[in-house]
Amino acid sequence: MTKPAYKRVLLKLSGEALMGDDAFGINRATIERMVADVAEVAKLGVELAIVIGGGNIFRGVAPGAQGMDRATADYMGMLATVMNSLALADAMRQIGITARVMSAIGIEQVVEPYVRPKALQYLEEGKVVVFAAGTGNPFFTTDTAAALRGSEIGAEIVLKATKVDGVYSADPKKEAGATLYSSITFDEAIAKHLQVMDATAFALCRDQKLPIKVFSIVKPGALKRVVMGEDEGTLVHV
Ligand SMILES: Nc1ncnc2c1ncn2[C@@H]1O[C@H](COP(=O)(O)OP(=O)(O)OP(=O)(O)O)[C@@H](O)[C@H]1O
Ligand SMILES: O=c1ccn([C@@H]2O[C@H](COP(=O)(O)O)[C@@H](O)[C@H]2O)c(=O)[nH]1
Repeated sequence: MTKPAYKRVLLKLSGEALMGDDAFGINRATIERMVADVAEVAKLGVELAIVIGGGNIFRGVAPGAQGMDRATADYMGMLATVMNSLALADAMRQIGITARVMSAIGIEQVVEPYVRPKALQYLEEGKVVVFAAGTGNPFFTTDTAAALRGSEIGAEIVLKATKVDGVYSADPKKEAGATLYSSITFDEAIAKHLQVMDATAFALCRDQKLPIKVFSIVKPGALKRVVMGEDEGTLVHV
């Protein structure tokens, strides 16, 4: 059997995609399907760390946060990612995958704190590690958390699993004529202000020479194809 292309990856899962067709929150069938995709890859022996977004619950920059102190709203967003992380780990447990949630903000009665050597130990033991609460700092996003944790754990690639199937010349949800890149450099993505990920995340990955693959979490089997090194999504590289 062909081997996976990577030994250790950082998977960034879209929080917004967790809603499925609902207007808000976590859609049961959707999380079960996402977790089945994750399990398929974990069973290949790939060491898997996950960062999940919070857009299905709260974002500091959402219209619903207007009038709030930005840092307070961002802390609410980080707490939203803790809820998603707990739901994800629980869904994994139900299908026999051992996962550990580690939080960047202290809420020890709920989840253990992020301690890098411990995270590395879990990965070496074959457990899936879910990094909750983003970077632990306001004014950032979970994309930046994915770039940061990916760099810290020595991941070979950041896999951004989102609602679109790659990086386009413009937001494909707004511009019908937008074209899909099969690959693009970090500098080009930043210079063209492509909003699929924030510039901080792109810049950190560029500086650490950590490539990113952007692909659809909605497309069946896409995660496995990416991990097997098959042609899928867009590669963002130095
Ligand atoms: N040039 C572009 N190419 C592809 N997608 C783009 C582009 N510009 C904007 N987008 C939008 O970026 C979105 C993905 O980024 P976003 O950070 O909003 O979502 P996410 O990471 O999937 O969700 P969450 O923050 O909840 O985890 C896509 O759904 C797409 O509509
Ligand atoms: O490091 C971080 C990560 C996240 N936030 C806040 O959480 C929400 C949800 O994260 P998304 O990446 O948008 O899914 C984000 O909008 C921020 O408000 C943060 O402050 N710091």
